[in-house]
Amino acid sequence: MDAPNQILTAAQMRAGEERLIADGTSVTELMERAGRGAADWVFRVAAGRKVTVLCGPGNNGGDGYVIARVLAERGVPVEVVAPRAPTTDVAKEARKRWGGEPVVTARGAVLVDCLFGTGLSRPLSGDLHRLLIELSYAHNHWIAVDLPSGIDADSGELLNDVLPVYSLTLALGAWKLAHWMMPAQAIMGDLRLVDIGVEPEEGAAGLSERPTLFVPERDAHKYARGLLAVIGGAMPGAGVLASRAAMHGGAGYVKLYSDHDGLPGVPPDLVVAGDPMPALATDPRIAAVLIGPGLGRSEEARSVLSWVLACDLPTVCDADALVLLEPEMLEDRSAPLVLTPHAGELDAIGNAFASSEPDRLEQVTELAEAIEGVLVAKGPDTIVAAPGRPPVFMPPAPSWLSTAGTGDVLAGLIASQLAVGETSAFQAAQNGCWLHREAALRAGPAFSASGLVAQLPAAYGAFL
Ligand SMILES: NC(=O)C1=CN([C@@H]2O[C@H](COP(=O)(O)OP(=O)(O)OC[C@H]3O[C@@H](n4cnc5c(N)ncnc54)[C@H](OP(=O)(O)O)[C@@H]3O)[C@@H](O)[C@H]2O)[C@H](O)CC1
Ligand SMILES: [K+]
Repeated sequence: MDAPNQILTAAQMRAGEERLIADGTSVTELMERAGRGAADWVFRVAAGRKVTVLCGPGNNGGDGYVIARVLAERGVPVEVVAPRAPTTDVAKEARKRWGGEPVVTARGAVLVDCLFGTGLSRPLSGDLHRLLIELSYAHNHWIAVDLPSGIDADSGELLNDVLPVYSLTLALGAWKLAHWMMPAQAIMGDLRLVDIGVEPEEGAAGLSERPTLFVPERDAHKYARGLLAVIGGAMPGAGVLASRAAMHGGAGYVKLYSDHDGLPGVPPDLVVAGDPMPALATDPRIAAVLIGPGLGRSEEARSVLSWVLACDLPTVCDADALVLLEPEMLEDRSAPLVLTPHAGELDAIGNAFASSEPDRLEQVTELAEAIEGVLVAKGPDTIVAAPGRPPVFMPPAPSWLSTAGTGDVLAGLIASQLAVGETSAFQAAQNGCWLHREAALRAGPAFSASGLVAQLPAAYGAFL
């Protein structure tokens, strides 16, 4: 993972910083780079208006003194509120170089939160929490330096119930997990990275990079682009929806297998067939299978799932298939497998595969190893994990996606990309997520799953 895309734990960040120090960069120099880089952003937001910097006792506070000094040098009116004196040598030095006198409280246009960063180890005490909230009310723009104070850098948990919502968060040196994990992600506002020279860290998680999607060859035909088999079930609408999405996800041919009479909403260009069994077992043109949307949870559904997985084709399992999945069903498989659970389904897989890891990122990474496949832990902070490689976070997508049927659309898109077969299953999963997000951005507010599908051709075009 290249440095601007890597996402570090607080410990990895400290290790990266220590390597820079061992290579001859002083901590003072690192703080100067961080403070100057952050000050550039604050300067632009402030546009000459009054800035208040809230400085804590550690090096996050030290960054604050650098920011205050640089802004003052550039003629910006700035005050510092420092409820705790600096405790580290480098922060003490930064305060000395700033040279001003802190005030008890302040009012202004921009609040710069340098109370705590990666070193926060417990909830903000009553007085500090009150001060942070009071100051947030006394300003109109809220910038968090490195991290909003009051969150856990590694889990993204809010350590205090009520925290300000920021307009901008400036990550120093590298992204931390909390920048991309809920619930912390929701209070970050815009996110910008300040480079201080941190090198790539071995094994670090990363941000998914915007992909370029496949364009059919000049001599392509529908089978060359991938035939996707979608297995219908007890609730046929979900399979139709997933198929409609898949038709716009890259695959040349989508076939829905369903024995329901009068399927709802089947477009004339979607091919519907009956029993999938003979085809899956014998048709070499089938490039991938999607099973789960609307499958149902009956014994019959379980045996269909078991049989489909035994065919050992590249397969996406979603929805009911995730609840019915058992470790034995994956024995003897070697073809790529992608699971797309939401939080509840992720717990169901965790139970089935005897994983009780409480940390979500660890849980997703561990389960990807256990299933020997790709896991797309979908939600407001989607993580894509695969065995033997660091997981990636998808960029946040519109919250309007929290509506029925959008999961079927995502499963259809990932399965379609898997059927195309131009990339690894890990990349196909990310491609599907990118398409899904792009369609949501284009669909505007209050869309339905059908509205999302309508945006897919244009969304695809955004990745060519
Ligand atoms: N890593 C880098 O490359 C750089 C990081 N920079 C900045 O430094 C911070 C991390 O600095 P650190 O000093 O480790 O941590 P903090 O400033 O977040 O705060 C730690 C101090 O706060 C105390 N503490 C922790 N929790 C609380 C609390 N709830 N209430 C009161 N005090 C608290 C803690 O002491 P304890 O022993 O009491 O736990 C520390 O004294 C990073 O985020 C960047 O902003 C540098 O600028 C350079 C590069
Ligand atoms: K902060």
